[in-house]
Amino acid sequence: MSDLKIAILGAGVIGLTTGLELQKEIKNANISIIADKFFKDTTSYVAAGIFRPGTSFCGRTVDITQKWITDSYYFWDELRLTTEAANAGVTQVSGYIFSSTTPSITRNHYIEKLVPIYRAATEEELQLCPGNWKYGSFYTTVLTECGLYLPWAMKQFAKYGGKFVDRKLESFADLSSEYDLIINCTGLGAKYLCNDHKVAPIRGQVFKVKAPWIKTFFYADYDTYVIPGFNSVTLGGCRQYDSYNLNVDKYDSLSIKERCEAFLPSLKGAEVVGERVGLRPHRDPVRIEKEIITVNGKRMKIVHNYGHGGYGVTVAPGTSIYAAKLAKELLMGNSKL
Ligand SMILES: Cc1cc2nc3c(=O)[nH]c(=O)nc-3n(C[C@H](O)[C@H](O)[C@H](O)COP(=O)(O)OP(=O)(O)OC[C@H]3O[C@@H](n4cnc5c(N)ncnc54)[C@H](O)[C@@H]3O)c2cc1C
Repeated sequence: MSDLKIAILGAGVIGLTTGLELQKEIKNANISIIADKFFKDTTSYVAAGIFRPGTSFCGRTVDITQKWITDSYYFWDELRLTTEAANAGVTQVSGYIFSSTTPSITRNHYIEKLVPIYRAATEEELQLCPGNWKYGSFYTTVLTECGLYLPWAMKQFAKYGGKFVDRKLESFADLSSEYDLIINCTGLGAKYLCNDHKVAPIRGQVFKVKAPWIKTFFYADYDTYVIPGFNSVTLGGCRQYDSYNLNVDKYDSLSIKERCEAFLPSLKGAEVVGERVGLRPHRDPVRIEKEIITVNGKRMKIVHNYGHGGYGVTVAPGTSIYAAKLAKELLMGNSKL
């Protein structure tokens, strides 16, 4: 080990994936992940984990955004083909997106040439579920279940010498003299840590049910979705901008249940194994960039990697690869590297 010290702030899917990428990019550094919430207490744990970048997701340019998405897809798909896939919670899934009103639902310029199958739904397929479905697409993609991926990534990070610190930071000044570089993967926490008013929560709520007969994912109008995972099926959902409510809302529960069961009647009576709420850390554009700040007369090197909104699991690898490269650039010239 060199005496180069790096802190990654955040232990959600972004912080952990950045940790793994940084271990590949910068050998022999002392890397710690510092966070006040781990595993089940993170937003990442709530995600259904489907690889589906929204067409509104964006970085600074279309080209860089497409690169992050492409790198991410290959990262997940390659992991899926290893013997670690089940431990890491990565699998392949296929399914439908239907809409009664929105023709553009059939296209997703980010992934239609990336995933193995992406096509318009046939007339017959539009009749699969009750409802007046006029438009739709069918595609095959990957799914990463964070209930499995987060502990797997923590174990991998520790295996290669990474350390974890349970600590809440009030400001970057808390760390100023301890680390050569900080990577900020604090999601919604960046709103306060960076005083960044572009960051806002988009609240989501889901059911987890036992319904092993559901093998295909479905999306429909009003943020309705049914997504089979490893141990349960996720039923959603909602997108409530600027809501900080982390409690299960009974009216959301009723609405989600009614919409999902109307869409897929076979879900009626499925055993409910949990209800979860998460605040998607939205920022337009997502912030992945270098910054050097001065704190108490000392220069601090920071790479920001936050604001992935509803697509953090999807793009965690690509954005983390990019953040790790920026970290290396910032450390160029550091004699400890
Ligand atoms: C209902 C729902 C469904 C979703 N489904 C999908 C999906 O299917 N596909 C997809 O790609 N995405 C999905 N998402 C989005 C995804 O969950 C997020 O984009 C992702 O979890 C963001 O990860 P993160 O690591 O940035 O944030 P988090 O998981 O919230 O982690 C933030 C970390 O930063 C730490 N932190 C913050 N502030 C501080 C501080 N001051 N001091 C110390 N530590 C701090 C926290 O403790 C935590 O460890 C969904 C989200 C929700 C809510």
